[in-house]
Amino acid sequence: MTQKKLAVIGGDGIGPEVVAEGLKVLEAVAGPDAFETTPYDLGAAHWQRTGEVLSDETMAELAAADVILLGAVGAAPGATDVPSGLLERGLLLKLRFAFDHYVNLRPSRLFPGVPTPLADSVVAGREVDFVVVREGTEGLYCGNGGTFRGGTPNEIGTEVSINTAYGVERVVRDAFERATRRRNKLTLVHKHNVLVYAGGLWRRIFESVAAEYPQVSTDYLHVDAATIFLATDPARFDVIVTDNLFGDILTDLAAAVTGGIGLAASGNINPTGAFPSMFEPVHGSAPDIAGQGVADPTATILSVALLLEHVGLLDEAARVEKAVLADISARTPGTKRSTTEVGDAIAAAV
Ligand SMILES: NC(=O)C1=CN([C@@H]2O[C@H](COP(=O)(O)OP(=O)(O)OC[C@H]3O[C@@H](n4cnc5c(N)ncnc54)[C@H](O)[C@@H]3O)[C@@H](O)[C@H]2O)C=CC1
Ligand SMILES: CC(C)CC(=O)C(=O)O
Ligand SMILES: [Mg+2]
Repeated sequence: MTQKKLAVIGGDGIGPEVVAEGLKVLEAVAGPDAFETTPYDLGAAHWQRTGEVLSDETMAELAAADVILLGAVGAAPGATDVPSGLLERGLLLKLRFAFDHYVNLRPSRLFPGVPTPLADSVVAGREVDFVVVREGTEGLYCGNGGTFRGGTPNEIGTEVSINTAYGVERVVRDAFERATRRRNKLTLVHKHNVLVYAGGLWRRIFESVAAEYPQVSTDYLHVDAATIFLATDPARFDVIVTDNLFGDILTDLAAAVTGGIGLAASGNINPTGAFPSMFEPVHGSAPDIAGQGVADPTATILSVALLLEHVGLLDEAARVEKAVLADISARTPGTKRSTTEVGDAIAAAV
């Protein structure tokens, strides 16, 4: 296989810590020459030093990569030295939008032996293994809003969700295709009882595409009810398709019920291949544990497995998954291992 160009953005907080372990496993499984790795120093510290979040020049370099691995960006939720949203919007969402990552793929699987808050009766004898296909380029994350009458008692803040027929149809089609490669079940999650315009568009497109996939059984849940079933009957799900914000929220919940946010992987995919896809853990920069060497790198390592699969290294991807599964099953509840210990163990096992 020809060498792939891999751009690496560690980012903020635990981002660089978990990415280091992801790269360790990548090299262990694929060898030192499979990827030409270029690190990019981006995030809060870079902005503080240079006043720049993401230059056009860096953007052009990233666009020329085959694939991107990202840790996380963003400051502590209460921080005042970095404006809220500066890095999330100016870096992370900029990459997702510019590289047209319209499929934000977030698999969730309850691995054997993993502690879960789910009741025994919910999981006993049932497999929890589903994937959320979250729309990644539209919805409420477009930045379509503003503040009016700022500084007055009558201030108004707006944030308008953008949903295009083009954008909804392509992600819904992707979800149907994925369902056919899995257990042929697809659930649309929205809130069309209240968000009648956006929800109505999603529903109509979903129903019209469904007619082309008679083998896929479909259902619909309002997002509030979906949270109930994620906690009480997650085994009912195979593929879920939903919008950008609902998908963001549902996948943190999905992570929490399937072993925790430290295990949740994701891919921001541009299925056309016109731009590099980007792989990252679902979690953020976790400022509360940054610098302590205790972050779980498993989510990043599983994101590396998704990356390998994306570039066609299927055997390597399967080996990473298998090594993670073995590592997770061998974990003793209550025993803590450092970030590097987990990375070392998985790298040794691949
Ligand atoms: N993709 C990205 O770059 C994302 C960035 N963020 C940003 O990250 C910052 C922190 O956001 P939060 O809302 O606190 O979410 P978060 O996901 O960073 O942390 C939530 C909780 O999960 C824990 N946690 C997260 N990853 C972990 C891991 N690998 N191992 C063990 N524990 C882990 C944290 O310690 C914290 O208690 C914010 O600036 C936010 O905007 C948040 C989500 C995604
Ligand atoms: C930080 C946000 C832009 C996104 C987020 O929380 C996510 O993609 O999971
Ligand atoms: Mg999130």
